[in-house]
Amino acid sequence: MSRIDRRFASLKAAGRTGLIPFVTAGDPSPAHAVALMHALVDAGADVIELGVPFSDPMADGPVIQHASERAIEKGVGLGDVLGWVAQFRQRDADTPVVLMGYLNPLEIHGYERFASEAVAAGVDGVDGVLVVDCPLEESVVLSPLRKAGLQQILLAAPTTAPARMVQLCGSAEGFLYYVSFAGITGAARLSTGDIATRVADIRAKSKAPVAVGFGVRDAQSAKAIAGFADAVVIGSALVERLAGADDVDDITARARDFLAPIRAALDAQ
Ligand SMILES: O=P(O)(O)OC[C@@H](O)[C@@H](O)c1c[nH]c2ccccc12
Repeated sequence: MSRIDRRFASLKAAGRTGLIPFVTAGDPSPAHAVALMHALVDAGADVIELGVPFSDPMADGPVIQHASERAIEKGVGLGDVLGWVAQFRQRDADTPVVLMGYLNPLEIHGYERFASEAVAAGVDGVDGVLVVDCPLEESVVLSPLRKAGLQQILLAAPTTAPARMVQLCGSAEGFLYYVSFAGITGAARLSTGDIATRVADIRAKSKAPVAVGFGVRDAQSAKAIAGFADAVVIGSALVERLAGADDVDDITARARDFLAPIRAALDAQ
């Protein structure tokens, strides 16, 4: 059983909804990237989604785009991100880490090299990858990653056609990420009724846990999703809250203050 599978199994056993915060690696401060990961866990994160900075993040809205730009300006690359996961693993062997990113940086780094470095990063290091621009048909390029034990997190959206949904549901591993609306990250447009229907459809087709993201910004929206999802993902609103902080106490406090009410709302389900 992978670390992601174990985490979702224990959430289920405890009747809890998972909280998956997304941060762009190296933002707001490369020096405190590892401290931020620990702060997310202390504030109740069940899985960490770590974005690999990329210059052309076409699925991302302005908030995450700018976070990526800031990290790139500070020289953050894939090698740094893997190093931070290795450091994180020295103190946290339980929290799954999923790297979110685009194919280009992986291709430049080399898939084989990435795969071996990702798992060498301490006790199994990275657990999964969510490669936004790598459809199932092309995911053969990721086979070195899969061979190294990394799970590929697949994305489904409201625009996913029924036949394709069946395919995605059959191939899902770790968890299936249901994107709540067709668009870019950070937009505030959440229609929970539609999402519930789609998630129920996915559940009928797949054994994988379902995480819902895009447009979740606060305790209220997280709670609305929690009624039918195994986990909620929160990105832009958190990235926005962290922006501009540069001392470690400020970063840690902002992460905690932002996530605490969300964690509490999920636990009050
Ligand atoms: O920012 P939002 O609306 O809270 O959505 C989560 C999201 O940030 C994170 O999961 C993510 C960041 N970039 C992505 C690109 C595609 C899919 C998902 C993502």
